[in-house]
Amino acid sequence: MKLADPFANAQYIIELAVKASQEGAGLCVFPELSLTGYSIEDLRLQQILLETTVKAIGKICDETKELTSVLVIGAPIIFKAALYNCAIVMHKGHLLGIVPKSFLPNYREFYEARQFISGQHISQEEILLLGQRVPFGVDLLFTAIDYPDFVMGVEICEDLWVPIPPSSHACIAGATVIANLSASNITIGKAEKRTLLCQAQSSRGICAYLYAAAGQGESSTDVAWDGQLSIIENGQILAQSDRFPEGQNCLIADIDLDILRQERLQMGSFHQNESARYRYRTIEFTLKPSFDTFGLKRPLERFPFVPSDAHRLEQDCFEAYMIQVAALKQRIQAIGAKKLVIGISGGLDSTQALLVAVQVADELQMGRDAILGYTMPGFGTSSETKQNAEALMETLGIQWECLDIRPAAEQMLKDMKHPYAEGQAVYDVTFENVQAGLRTDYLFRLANHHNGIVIGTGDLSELALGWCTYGVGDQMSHYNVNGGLPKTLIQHLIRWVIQSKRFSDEAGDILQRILDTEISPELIPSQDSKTLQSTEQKIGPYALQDFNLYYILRYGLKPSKVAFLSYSIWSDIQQGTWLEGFPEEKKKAYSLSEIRHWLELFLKRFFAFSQFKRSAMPNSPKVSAGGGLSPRGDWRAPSDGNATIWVNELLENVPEG
Ligand SMILES: Nc1ncnc2c1ncn2[C@@H]1O[C@H](COP(=O)(O)OP(=O)(O)OC[C@H]2O[C@@H]([n+]3cccc(C(=O)O)c3)[C@H](O)[C@@H]2O)[C@@H](O)[C@H]1O
Ligand SMILES: Nc1ncnc2c1ncn2[C@@H]1O[C@H](COP(=O)(O)OP(=O)(O)OP(=O)(O)O)[C@@H](O)[C@H]1O
Ligand SMILES: NC(=O)CC[C@H](N)C(=O)O
Repeated sequence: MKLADPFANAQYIIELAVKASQEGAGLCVFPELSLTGYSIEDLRLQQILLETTVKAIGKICDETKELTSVLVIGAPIIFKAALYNCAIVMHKGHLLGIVPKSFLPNYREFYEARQFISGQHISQEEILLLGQRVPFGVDLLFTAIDYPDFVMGVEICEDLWVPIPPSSHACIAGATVIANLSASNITIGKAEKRTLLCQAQSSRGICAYLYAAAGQGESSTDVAWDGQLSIIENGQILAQSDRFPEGQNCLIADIDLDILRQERLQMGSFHQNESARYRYRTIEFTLKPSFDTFGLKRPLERFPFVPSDAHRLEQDCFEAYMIQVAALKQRIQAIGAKKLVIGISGGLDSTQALLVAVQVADELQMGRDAILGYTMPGFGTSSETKQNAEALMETLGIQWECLDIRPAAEQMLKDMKHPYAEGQAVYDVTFENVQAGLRTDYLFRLANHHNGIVIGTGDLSELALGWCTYGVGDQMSHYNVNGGLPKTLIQHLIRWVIQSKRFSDEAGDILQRILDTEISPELIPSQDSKTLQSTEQKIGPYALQDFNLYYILRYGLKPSKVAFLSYSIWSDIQQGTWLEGFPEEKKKAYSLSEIRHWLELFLKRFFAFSQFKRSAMPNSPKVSAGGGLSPRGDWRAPSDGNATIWVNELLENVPEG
């Protein structure tokens, strides 16, 4: 940027606009007064500067006719003999509208009211500029008719710093994207405050917030500039530039307008917050991009329920664990239960439930012998999981027993005249559910017997897929501590418990062995003490199924979009960031056909099959902002639904491979 030299700045703007357009940008936002420089003070009132500025706007229009991007640049503009600090919105050579700044800083190092007039009351006006009649005012929204979710509002620097920024009204009126042209000199700590404001405004407005602050070239007369650029979506930082950069700086990120729309659809209170501030004018344009796709330019989590940022993850793990503990504590205290009864399999879910129960027993000073753990080997139980279960219970100091369910199961199968009882190797769903059912039967009767409650272990991923045995089975309990936790988070929570050394080193070793064991219900007999039944081979990798669950439950996205996002992060092991400490040998990539196949299975199980199991699920605390599946909470749906439109949409729009 060059002070008071509009043509030089027009040239910089054109170069950056071309570059951003080539990278697929649909919108380019430049800093406040980017055509003249912000820090020129009284030079703003010089006639030649103002006339040259208008000509420079004309030059930009002429030289950006072929670009896809909407451009928003800053310039001083005269309207009815008063000077306004404005954002000029242009597209393909046309001036779409001009928005004046509402709130002029005139305190401490700022003196804007010396040259500018506030535009906060200007609406329904037009201005003649470069032979065009251009809408002028703070009542303008810019909508792409070919991308109707792209509705842009504009504000200028200080506008964001007041109690009710103009963008609050714009968002309520429909803006999904807010451009902020800023010239914010830097003082220590200020960058953090700007980010905080942008994050808060984008969260409240459920919008994308594009913040572009002036940098190199602005005057050093008693202040300095850092050129902060931020792209924030509903509170999440999508991209943030280096500060104090050398030369021109450019920041690009994809905004997900689907996610913003879905979020607003869900949050009815957003729409209750009516605003009669302006009668907004909608300026329509056709974006008509000259390109197809440039791939995805936004951060994407492989495990959306498990953040890759180490600090966030630490906090999430602590909160998840404490939510489970707090919920179970409340239930125990309220009903005065004396014992906690749990079936311990040596698998992940019952391990997590046991860790929570131990914490509760400790906090309530019940003594660990208030926890009654039962390991109940059946026909498919491997010696490894049984040993892990027993060792875990022993080292945690709970009261435990081994209760062999095979004689009872054999009796039941015989009474039922099941072919297995006649010596046939028939391992069907009845054979499986007899075992799951008997375990639950024992646990409930033991709870009666010992004045306790049965702690449920089924997790959110299993609830999504209906991967549990209904009623007389692991679907039922007196209180389920895991119903809000997806499998990928449980896996990480156990890793976190090991790392944070909450329990003894010996417990840590056992937990590690449990983590390393293949996930299996172990209901079918194994030939060589090695388990034959792999859950993930049957219902898909939990990594993919939790990804699918997150975008379908939390955002209600279309299957093809979920597949696209999944492919964007899961197709290549090098993409994105893996969780810190994630085992190398478990890092996997999935092909498009695998992603499509497992998503199809997810859709069928989630929409058509499993709701009846959720409709009758026991109480369980919601844990993740990613959503819960309680029929009394986040997810209400018919128990006799079907998956037709979801499956068709997937199969029609996602190629097989
Ligand atoms: N909409 C609906 N409303 C009312 N009832 C409905 C129904 N849809 C099916 N049903 C009935 O429900 C029954 C089927 O459901 P259900 O009895 O639960 O049985 P089902 O879902 O068919 O089988 C349970 C599956 O879960 C697996 N499992 C069980 C336990 C633990 C784990 C684990 O790894 O954690 C896995 C097990 O391997 C098995 O494949 C049938 O009798 C069917 O007729
Ligand atoms: N051998 C077993 N002994 C005691 N309880 C069991 C046994 N097998 C299953 N259960 C009970 O049934 C629940 C569901 O069994 P399942 O094997 O599906 O889960 P898990 O082993 O705890 O965890 P995961 O599903 O992650 O392997 C368990 O959480 C546990 O409470
Ligand atoms: N140009 C402006 O409006 C600057 C004022 C604003 N409070 C800032 O320092 O970022």
